[in-house]
Amino acid sequence: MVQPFGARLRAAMDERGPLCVGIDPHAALLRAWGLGDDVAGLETFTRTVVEALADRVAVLKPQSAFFERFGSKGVAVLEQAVADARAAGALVIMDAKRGDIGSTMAGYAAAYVDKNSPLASDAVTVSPYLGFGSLRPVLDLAAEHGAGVFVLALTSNPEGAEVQRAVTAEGAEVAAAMLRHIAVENAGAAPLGSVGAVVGATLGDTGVDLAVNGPLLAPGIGAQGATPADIPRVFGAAARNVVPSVSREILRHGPSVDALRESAARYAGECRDAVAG
Ligand SMILES: O=C(O)c1cc(=O)[nH]c(=O)n1[C@@H]1O[C@H](COP(=O)(O)O)[C@@H](O)[C@H]1O
Repeated sequence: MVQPFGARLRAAMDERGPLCVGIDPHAALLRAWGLGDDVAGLETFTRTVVEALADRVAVLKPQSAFFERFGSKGVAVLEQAVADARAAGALVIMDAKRGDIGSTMAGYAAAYVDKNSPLASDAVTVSPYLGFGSLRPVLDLAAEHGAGVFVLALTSNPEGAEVQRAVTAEGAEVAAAMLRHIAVENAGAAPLGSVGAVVGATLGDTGVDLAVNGPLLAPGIGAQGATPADIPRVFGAAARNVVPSVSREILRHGPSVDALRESAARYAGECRDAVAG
C-alpha cells in the first residue's frame, strides 16, 4: 500500500528542500535553448529538465498545456516525463487545472490520479469553481490511490481576485470557503494532509486562514515577481507547509544541465531558509 501523498511530500521536502520546479515548455524557452518549437524540441527540453533535476528537487510540476499543444505526440512526451521523473525520485504534480461537473471529474481523476493510468501522477491541480463538491470524485480516487489534489484557492494572477475574493451568501470570501473545505478534507491527517491549496506567493498578506493541515503550493516566484523572501509574509505560521514553485526563472538557465542545477539549488536553499524563518 503506497503511503498517502501528504506523507510522501513531507518526507521529500524534509530531505530535498521544499522546492517545486515547473516544467513549462513555452515556445520562447524552446527557442532560447536553440531548439525548434516542435515535438523534437519539446522532447529534448523536457528530457533535459528531468535529467537535471528529478534526482534532487522534491517536486516537478509539468504544465500540461504546453504538451497538449502538440497533440498526441506532445502528450506522449508528457507521459514519459512523468514516468522518468518519478523513477528518479521526484514527486510529480500534474498541472492540469481541471474542473468540471462531478461525473466528468471522475474522468479527469481516472486520467491523473489512478495509479494505473498512463499519466498517473503523484498529484493534480484542480479548479473548484464549479463548486467544491464537484471535486468529490477526484478527492476520493486520489485518496484511494495515495495521490494528492491541489485546489486553486488564491491564484497568483491579479485577475483571480474577481472570483476568489467575492463574498458568498454566508459572508465568507470564496477563497476562504475553499480553504475551509480543504481543511475538512485534511482533518486528522498526519504528518500532512494530501489535499493542498494553491496560494500565490505574489499576494502579500492574504488575510485568510491558511491552516489547512495540507500543502500550500506557492507559484509566482521568479518570473511573476515574488521571491523566496516573500514566503513568511504571505504564509506566516503556515510557511512550513509551503511548496514554493518556480518555472521560467529556473528553466531560462538551460540547456546547460549544470546551470539548471545551480539555479534550482540556489532557489531550494533560499526557500528552505525562508520556510524555516
Ligand atoms: O497551479 C499552478 O501551478 C499555478 C497557479 C497559480 O495561481 N499561478 C500560476 O502561475 N500557476 C502555474 O505556475 C507556473 C508559473 O510559471 P512561472 O511564472 O514561469 O514561474 C505556470 O505553469 C502557471 O500555470
